[in-house]
Amino acid sequence: MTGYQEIMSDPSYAGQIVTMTYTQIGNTGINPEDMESKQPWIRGFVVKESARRLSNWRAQEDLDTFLKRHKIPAIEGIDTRKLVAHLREHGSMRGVISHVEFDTDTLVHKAKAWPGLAGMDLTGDVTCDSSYVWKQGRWKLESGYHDIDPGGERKKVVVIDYGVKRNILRSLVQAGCDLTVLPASATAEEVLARSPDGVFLSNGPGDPDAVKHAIRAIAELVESGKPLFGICLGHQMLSLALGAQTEKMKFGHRGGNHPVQNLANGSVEVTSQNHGFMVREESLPEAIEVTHRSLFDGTIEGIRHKHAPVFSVQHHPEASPGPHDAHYLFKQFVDLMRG
Ligand SMILES: NC(=O)CC[C@H](N)C(=O)O
Repeated sequence: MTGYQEIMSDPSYAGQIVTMTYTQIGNTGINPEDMESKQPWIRGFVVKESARRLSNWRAQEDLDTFLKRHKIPAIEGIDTRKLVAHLREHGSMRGVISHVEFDTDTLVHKAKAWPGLAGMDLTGDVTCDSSYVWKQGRWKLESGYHDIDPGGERKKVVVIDYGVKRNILRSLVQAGCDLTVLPASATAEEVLARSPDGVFLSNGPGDPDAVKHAIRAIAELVESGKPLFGICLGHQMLSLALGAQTEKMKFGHRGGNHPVQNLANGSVEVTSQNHGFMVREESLPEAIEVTHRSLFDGTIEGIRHKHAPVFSVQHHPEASPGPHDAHYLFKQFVDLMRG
């Protein structure tokens, strides 16, 4: 019911049409604080019913106006649960939304002509233009968002922005990091020139295996011995840099209710997820240990290097659609830099 704004503005969704299963979307409207980046990145939006009336004290705009303002095609009146059951059965597939062309054969042809996400590097489309410093911490009911006073012992972290979500930056700041964000094209040399205590590899859109320059840079960063933490695309590209392989899933993991087991202590964390690619377990080199596993389909949700200060997760510990079970991972990164 909530979270649609964070989904639309998550750069990892670039190039994708998103369909929601909750029956009515738009009830809490749109507000500037909930944007996960500067703009929505989805290519299309499918809902059962768009809320005609919004009701939330933070709302400044309704969903319809927001989508029109950003020129994002959307459609309502679709039986979205039936559509999702179809995708679950047959796998995620290309789609088309049209308000000008109504000939089905032509539309199917158009959808098929799209090359698909496999092999696509979209990080260059969504990353920042130049480096910047980020100081904002997590949202508080009394004060909203504000910059955190950098007192106490803080760790210097370079974030490589492959399409970073703002709440990841906020979570790192809150955990005790001073952040410099670099564009996706950053080389290992450029990162190390900032003498960071650690490097964070962000989430992002497209096929991890297509982002060759980043995989190269990450491999060099592992060599350098700096602590590394990766989320989602960052996790996939780190795995590739360590010698593993990735593949496109039949259908991805999306939404805010995925149970993941922490294999170190057996506990189950309810996590947010958004990925359509995954790391192939059979391809993991000896030096890599699986730390987290999906209880839905058994796929890898986290890894760590046995001999280097390097770890990553496939899910989104920064997301807060309810459970905060995985927030501890940001502290774990800071502890790794301290250790
Ligand atoms: N959220 C992400 O970083 C997504 C990673 C990658 N683009 C995938 O779909 O699997």
